Amino acid sequence: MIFLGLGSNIGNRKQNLMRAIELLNHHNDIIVRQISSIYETEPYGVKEQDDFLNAVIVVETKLFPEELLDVCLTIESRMGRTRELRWGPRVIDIDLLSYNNEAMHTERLTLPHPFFALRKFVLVPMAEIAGDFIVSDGMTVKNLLMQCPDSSNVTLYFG
Ligand SMILES: Nc1ncnc2c1ncn2[C@@H]1O[C@H](COP(=O)(O)OP(=O)(O)OP(=O)(O)O)[C@@H](O)[C@H]1O
Ligand SMILES: Nc1nc2c(c(=O)[nH]1)N=C(CO)CN2
Repeated sequence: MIFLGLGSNIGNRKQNLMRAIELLNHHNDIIVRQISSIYETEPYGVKEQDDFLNAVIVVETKLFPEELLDVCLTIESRMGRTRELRWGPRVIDIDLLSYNNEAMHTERLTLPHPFFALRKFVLVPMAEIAGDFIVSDGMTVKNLLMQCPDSSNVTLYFG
């Protein structure tokens, strides 16, 4: 399974997430298979910024990981994202969380995403759609969430 994490904390956050999902699904080589609920989440890392909306989706694609990354980066820039502060505010962020559990490390791409197991804003939506999915060493997404040291607030968003 291929998981993407989406986040936004600038502008119409929900519309930004929906637009990114629509653009991904419109790509000829990508099918969006599952979409989690949207969660409102406290900023992780750099705290002095507005709350995020986050979601996780499952996609099906024959694109290689770096090709999929390129599509994500292109969508980010089409949506007006400029490269700013690391862990700072953004219109849209699309992360490759896991690509069929493959491990790789290049200058441009690390898989699985290096921090996903430490972030509740990723694990809560991921557990909603694939809680029993085994990530590594027999650990499921639910297991990771139970062990996750992140105590920040993650709540379902009804806006
Ligand atoms: N698994 C991955 N998913 C997305 N980008 C990745 C991944 N691994 C490495 N990168 C690289 O990270 C670069 C910077 O990403 P970005 O600006 O979104 O970082 P960030 O969101 O501030 O921090 P973080 O990566 O901790 O979420 C991307 O241009 C990409 O080349
Ligand atoms: N809650 C939350 N915090 C973040 C997020 C995010 O998507 N959600 N993205 C960041 C940049 O990687 C930094 N901090």
